[in-house]
Amino acid sequence: MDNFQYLNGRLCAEEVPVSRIAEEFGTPTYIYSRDALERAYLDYAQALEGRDALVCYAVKANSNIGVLNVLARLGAGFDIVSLGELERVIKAGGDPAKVVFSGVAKREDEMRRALELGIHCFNVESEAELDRLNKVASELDKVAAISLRVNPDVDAGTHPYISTGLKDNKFGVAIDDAVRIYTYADSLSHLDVQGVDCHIGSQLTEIAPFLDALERLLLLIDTLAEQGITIKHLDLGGGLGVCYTDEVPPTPQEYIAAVIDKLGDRPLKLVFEPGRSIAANAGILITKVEFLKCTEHKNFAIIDGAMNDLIRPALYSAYMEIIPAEMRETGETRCFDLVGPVCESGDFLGKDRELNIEPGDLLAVCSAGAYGFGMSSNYNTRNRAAEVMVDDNQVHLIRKRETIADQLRGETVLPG
Ligand SMILES: Cc1ncc(COP(=O)(O)O)c(C=O)c1O
Ligand SMILES: N[C@@H](CCCC[NH3+])C(=O)O
Repeated sequence: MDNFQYLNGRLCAEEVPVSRIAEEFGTPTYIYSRDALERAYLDYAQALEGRDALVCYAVKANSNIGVLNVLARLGAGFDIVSLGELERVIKAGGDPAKVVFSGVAKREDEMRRALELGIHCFNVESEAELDRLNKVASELDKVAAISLRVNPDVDAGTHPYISTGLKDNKFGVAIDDAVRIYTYADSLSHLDVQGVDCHIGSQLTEIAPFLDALERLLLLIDTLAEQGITIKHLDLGGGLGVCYTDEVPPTPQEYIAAVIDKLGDRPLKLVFEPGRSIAANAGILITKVEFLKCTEHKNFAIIDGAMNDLIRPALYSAYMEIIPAEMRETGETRCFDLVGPVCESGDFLGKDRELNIEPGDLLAVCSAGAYGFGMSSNYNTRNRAAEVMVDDNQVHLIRKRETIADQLRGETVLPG
């Protein structure tokens, strides 16, 4: 969170006090730092300099076109999982030739558009998907570059909801079936087998599971070579964790160095799909304290941000650091649960937090740049938050706060 620091007791996004942003744009609001996004992307790009490689930012982590555009300008590729994400990438000026398409249920129209735009590769997740893609490609008289998402059956050691590399996950094909399925893919006229892909989970804080997966994939690549199937690229997915509390995940440089070390002199193009490690610490969510509700049992700070704005605490019991936008010099520190206006007991952004706060104060939820706005909803018919990007001392609104009219657009009552 280097780009969100206190200056004279006021929390700033780059050079701008967040209280000024709240005044202008209201709350809750997501604030992103352009510099933080750029530096996080460049950590990957620079560690791969001199190699044939592609860093495909995982759009799902934060899909605002302002965010995508910052990365596209640096030459980033993109990992997408839907037609909507593809259209966002194009609108943001991304290069379709640097797009990889993941996801277990790609529709025909999604495949068609991706083929027409000439994306880099489809990460295919099942045999049935191979057939569908082959059919769509043949109808367009095109050949689709593919890799198979292989499930290496390693334990990523992360939250079960965000662990994806075990046998019983819905993603990818089991590594034991991979040779057979690759052989089948190779026999299909409108597919071109290019790569091997895996993604074992998110918020990994150790290198070991990545290397375990890599080892299994390299064995697979060797077996495929013996069968006459040459793999040109290796996509290791995303998954590198960030520090939310006291985790010390490997840096992208450390991670990539370990991967390159294991690869030795194999002539494989490397593809990565980082999401969280690029966007999480490039963003905060600011929210205002509406009321304090203190009893002898419990103190609640009722804030205007809620689970519909940021669902990670409610969904994964994720801990997100929450800090005041301005330090108070007087008053007392008390222990609060920070709860939103949504009618659910699970509507909290933080529990048992020691804070010196009063109604009207602003709070910042840290490391909220990834899986924050993108997972937000209109539950309780709440308008989704505004999003702004700070660039040195400039503040750009990159998504207007939603209005009730926006929400009601498209709805209608029965006739008569
Ligand atoms: C296929 C795929 N690639 C990349 C990512 C991005 O992961 P992360 O945000 O953990 O880097 C995900 C999400 O976990 C994913 O499912
Ligand atoms: N949305 C999750 C991560 C899942 C990643 C999607 N493959 C989170 O907030 O931690």
